[in-house]
Amino acid sequence: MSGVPASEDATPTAAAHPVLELRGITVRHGNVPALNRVSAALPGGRITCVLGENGSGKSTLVSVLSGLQRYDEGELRVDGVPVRFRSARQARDLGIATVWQDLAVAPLLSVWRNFFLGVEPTRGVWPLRRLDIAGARQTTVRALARVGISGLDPDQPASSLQAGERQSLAVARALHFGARALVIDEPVTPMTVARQTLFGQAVLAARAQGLAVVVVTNNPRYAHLIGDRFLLLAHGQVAGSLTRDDVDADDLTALMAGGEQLTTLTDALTELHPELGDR
Ligand SMILES: Nc1ncnc2c1ncn2[C@@H]1O[C@H](COP(=O)(O)OP(=O)(O)OP(=O)(O)O)[C@@H](O)[C@H]1O
Repeated sequence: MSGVPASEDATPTAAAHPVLELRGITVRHGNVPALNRVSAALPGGRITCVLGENGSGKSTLVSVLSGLQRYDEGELRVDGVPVRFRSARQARDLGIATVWQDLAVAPLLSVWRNFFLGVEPTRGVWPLRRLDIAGARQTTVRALARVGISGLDPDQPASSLQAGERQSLAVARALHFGARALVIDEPVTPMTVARQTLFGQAVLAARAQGLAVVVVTNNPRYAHLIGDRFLLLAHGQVAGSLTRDDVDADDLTALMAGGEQLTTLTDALTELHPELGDR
């Protein structure tokens, strides 16, 4: 897998508006803000990695982008147009595809059936309309090839897919059905280097197609390998917004490690001196 990002000039969508934009998004759970006035532009043809330690708000950000989480303040824009999702379906219909951490497939169904789940292609006219199985198989194989997976039998059960392959299947699906943004919550299942490479290929394929790719991770080395831009979250706030030109992998690692140390220090101090937490 190549870790070299496309040059800035190669942006397929150097449009006036980023594909996705957060403006001052705040999400509160009771009095505690999970996200606190978060602003970020997520442009097409770029991989933006969202980094932050546990509890920094990464999952909440994914939920906002995918239409699952309402926000209390702020604005979400798609192509510069303010939107207010009331369901995950609305986000999907606007071309925002999410690859969840614990991505589910229907295990007993074949790979191609999973690919087309809910959108099965048909041939002929009702009442003669029937599932175009040969076409569906062929499309699945082609779509998988686009994200770097070859030699997979479309008839094999989805349960036989490994971590990484499932995620790649989800990316292939998003590309095939015309997604414009891809939001990926880093898989929790440990992947072998080979699977990670495979999934990385799928992510790079999505960038090459001009999608705005958002990868949520707490692995700064992996982020630096694939990312063009880095959004650092700490305590629900943007702690840094950097590009590949600003930082190397060591800088990112140090920033993350620094964040963890700072949190440990903050927690220890506020336990001893509760008044510090009110400032
Ligand atoms: N439904 C909820 N009710 C109350 N508090 C919540 C809820 N969801 C999240 N939080 C809190 O909001 C903050 C941000 O959580 P979030 O899950 O977005 O962080 P994260 O960076 O994704 O963490 P992790 O890496 O552990 O998943 C945390 O302090 C968390 O405890």
